[in-house]
Amino acid sequence: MNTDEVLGIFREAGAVLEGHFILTSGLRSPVFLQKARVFMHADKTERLCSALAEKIRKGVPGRIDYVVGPAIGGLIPAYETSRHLGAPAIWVEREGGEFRLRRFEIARGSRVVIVEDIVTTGLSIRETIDCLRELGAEVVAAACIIDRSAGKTDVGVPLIALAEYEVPAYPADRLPPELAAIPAVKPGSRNI
Ligand SMILES: O=P(O)(O)OC[C@H]1O[C@H](OP(=O)(O)OP(=O)(O)O)[C@H](O)[C@@H]1O
Ligand SMILES: O=C(O)c1cc(=O)[nH]c(=O)[nH]1
Ligand SMILES: [Mg+2]
Repeated sequence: MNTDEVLGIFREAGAVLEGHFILTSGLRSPVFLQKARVFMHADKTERLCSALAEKIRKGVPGRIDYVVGPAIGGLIPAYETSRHLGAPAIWVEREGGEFRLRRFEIARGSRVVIVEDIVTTGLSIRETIDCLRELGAEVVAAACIIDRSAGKTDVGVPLIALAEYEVPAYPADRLPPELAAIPAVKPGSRNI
């Protein structure tokens, strides 16, 4: 599946929003990919995640013990991708602001692949890697449906993106005037 097909699915679902958005990194953007509007459709989610699983299989030699989704956005794509990889899906969720594997135990040395929805700065993936490494897991790769950095983000492990789509994002104190003129909204769950 190529980038146009992935973006086509997002557009068809009404998931490409325009306005003034506060991203999880604190950056501001005129575009927000509201993945929940895609993941509400099982058929669209299956098409995306089966293609992502195929890309992961090609890029990750050897065993995958767990697929890990960072909640909330990573929950559904990690679950659906895990189905196609034949490995169980677990998740990290925030407790006091930090990602933790609250509901599961994994053996040290477990080989895990992180599956995210969207990557902008890679901050959420790096936080997930820190949490998993503290538990002794080996993060063999990270994957996402759309990489908004278009390959510029370095998360310290191979990042397998189903699509790369570069979208502008600005520090809050360096907004272009057209963005500053629109009230900002924060759709994600960090700090809630
Ligand atoms: O690469 P980054 O700069 O970390 O941005 C991408 C992250 O932002 C979103 O999560 P968010 O924290 O907004 O909450 P959500 O998962 O509940 O949507 C998205 O699900 C990714 O996890
Ligand atoms: O960077 C983010 O927080 C982000 C961007 C985006 O387009 N979609 C999303 O869910 N999060
Ligand atoms: Mg998220």
